[in-house]
Amino acid sequence: QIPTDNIASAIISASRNQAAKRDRNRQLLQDGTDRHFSGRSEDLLQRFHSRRSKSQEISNIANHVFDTTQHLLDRLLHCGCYKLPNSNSGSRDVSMLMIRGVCPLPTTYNCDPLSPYRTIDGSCNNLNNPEWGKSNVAQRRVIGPAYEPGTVGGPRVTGITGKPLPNPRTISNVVHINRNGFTTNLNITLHTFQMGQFLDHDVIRTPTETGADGATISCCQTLDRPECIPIRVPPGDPHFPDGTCMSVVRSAAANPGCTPGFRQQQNEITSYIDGSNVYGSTVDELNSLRNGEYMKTSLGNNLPSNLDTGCILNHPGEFCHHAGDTRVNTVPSLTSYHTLFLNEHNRIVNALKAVNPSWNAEKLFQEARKINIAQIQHIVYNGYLKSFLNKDVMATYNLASQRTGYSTSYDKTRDATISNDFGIAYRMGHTWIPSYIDLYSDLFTRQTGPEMGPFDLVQTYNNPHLIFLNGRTGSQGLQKWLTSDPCPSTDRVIEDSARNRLFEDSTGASFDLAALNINRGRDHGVPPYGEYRINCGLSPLTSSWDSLVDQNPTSAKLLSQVYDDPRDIDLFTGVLTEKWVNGSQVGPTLSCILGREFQKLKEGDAYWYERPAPQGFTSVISCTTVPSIDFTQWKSTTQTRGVDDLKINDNILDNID
Ligand code: HEM
Ligand SMILES: [Ca+2]
Repeated sequence: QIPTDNIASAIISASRNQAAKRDRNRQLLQDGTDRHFSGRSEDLLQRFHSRRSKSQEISNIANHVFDTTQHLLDRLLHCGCYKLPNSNSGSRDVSMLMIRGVCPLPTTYNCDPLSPYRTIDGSCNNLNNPEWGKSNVAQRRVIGPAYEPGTVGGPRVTGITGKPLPNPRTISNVVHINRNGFTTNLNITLHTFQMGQFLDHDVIRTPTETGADGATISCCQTLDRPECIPIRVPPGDPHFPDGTCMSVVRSAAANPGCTPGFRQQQNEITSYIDGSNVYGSTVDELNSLRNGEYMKTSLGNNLPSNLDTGCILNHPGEFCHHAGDTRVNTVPSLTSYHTLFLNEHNRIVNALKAVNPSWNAEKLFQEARKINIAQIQHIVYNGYLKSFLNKDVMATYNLASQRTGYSTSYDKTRDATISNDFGIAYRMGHTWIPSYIDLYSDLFTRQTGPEMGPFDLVQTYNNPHLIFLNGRTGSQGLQKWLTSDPCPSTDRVIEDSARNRLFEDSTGASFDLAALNINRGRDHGVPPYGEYRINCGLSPLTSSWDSLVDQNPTSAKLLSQVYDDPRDIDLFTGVLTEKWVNGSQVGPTLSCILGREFQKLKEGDAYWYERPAPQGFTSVISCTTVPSIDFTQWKSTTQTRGVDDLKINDNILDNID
């Protein structure tokens, strides 16, 4: 038991620190170090992560608790009288003191157990634990965090042998660089890429810290700022000039129990696959998007406008789009996916209206939303996941949809709250990001002429121009492109469009997405790759490079060039260097991490579309599964479509044994 006066003085010291931090942030905004959005690449990254003031509120409270914990740790750890609990469910005594001084009272929920419709914020899906899977709660952890030893939330900087961990950009330059030209995977279309990101934006959005008055925090000018985790570019970089630095802000903190414990991160959106990227994750968001039974549109059945999103507008009459997820403008092909499911909602409303003329707007809206979400879930589990997971993985984790009848797999003990490790590992989809983007004709062919593409993907980040082309039918052209062209192969390579030029601005400043992923894993205290191998029942890594049994020799060699010890390999880099499991396009650790997360998102969802209640769809009598693709035919048609700038290559790099 920690002495009460120790706790009280720790809380007071932490309050002083927090107040000083707020004052300093105000000062940094005034002196121009931190700045409001002006289209710089660092502004775009900050906007990508967060727009909600609620997240900063949660983070301020959590930071206060962590600061208090760090004081206690510094004072008491050396005497052995206090050990940090592995999860944030520490001693109630401490928690009560915290609540008095710092933490808000817990929210109470009045759940309606008979409601046939999901709540918008995901609460009350699990009646015993109404906050599971809800928006604005902490992410879960499969394995306890791995922060720098002796800290409650300091990013790992020291490797297992005591030497500093390699710089994320160095790892990216050695392991994730494209040395072999653009290789595509003839087995899957670009829909896997775009559905993958769209799905990601339904289940996780981790906010970052914001400066005073929501300003972008500048992380390269000031040293040792607690909100910062910059990536300093090593000398002699192939793309970034010497002395440059990527300004990366830490993810906003969370502390679910408001008790001493390690730093956690938040999820701003609902974890459930519930179309929150279409409908929003708060009632206010929904209200801004909905018009009676319909979802609001703009001219040409496009998404409504959002004057506050902060994207790049170079043409008169164009605007950024507004949708249930704030990242909608990241790339136009993602925007087109949002547009697709928005129009699907409105199409279903019209169809329901025709057969149920007595239904009011609320009933029409909710029923259409329910059907739209069911379709999204069906596409994910009956099509999307099958495009890269093999039959065994689909079976092991009970992922495939039923052929007939209802599913009985709901398990109320499964917490569908998104996991922190999944948020890092599922970035494997960044391997699918192409280097170009295009609008295809109604015949699914490349079009020629002015403003006809292919376009450099980099020019389209956060820029909605393509949506407005051809009389505002850009979304349709993009969908036809996604249907026609092959996806970059699932491997360790991240195209330069994202690895060198992510969110490039007019000054040429940009980010490296692979380095960001590695850096973010350390920011979140996500343990290294080897820990997940053990957790997944795979062979452990040792100090010997021979223990890398799931990497082929080329990948193992590259890893050994940057890491001092295999046990230091970061999760993102580890999973993307694995050889594919037979019949799938991911390795064993990724199969395990993705398999169990998608199982949780299915079996932990009371409103899962195949369940008889509470929403009650009619039982399936017989369902046609997705037919397999005739690759021979598809390959030849692709090649006659003039995709001549692609190097079609089905001997996919190193992930094949
Ligand atoms: C052009 C396409 C894409 C762009 C520009 C993009 C960009 C980004 C950026 C900037 C981040 C945050 C990086 C950081 O600061 O930590 C991120 C996170 C993430 N991305 Fe992507 N991404 C794309 C496609 C995808 C795809 C295809 C997938 C999956 C199939 C994916 C999955 C994720 C996940 C899971 C996260 C973490 C989300 C969170 O925790 O908030 N992304 N992406
Ligand atoms: Ca969701």
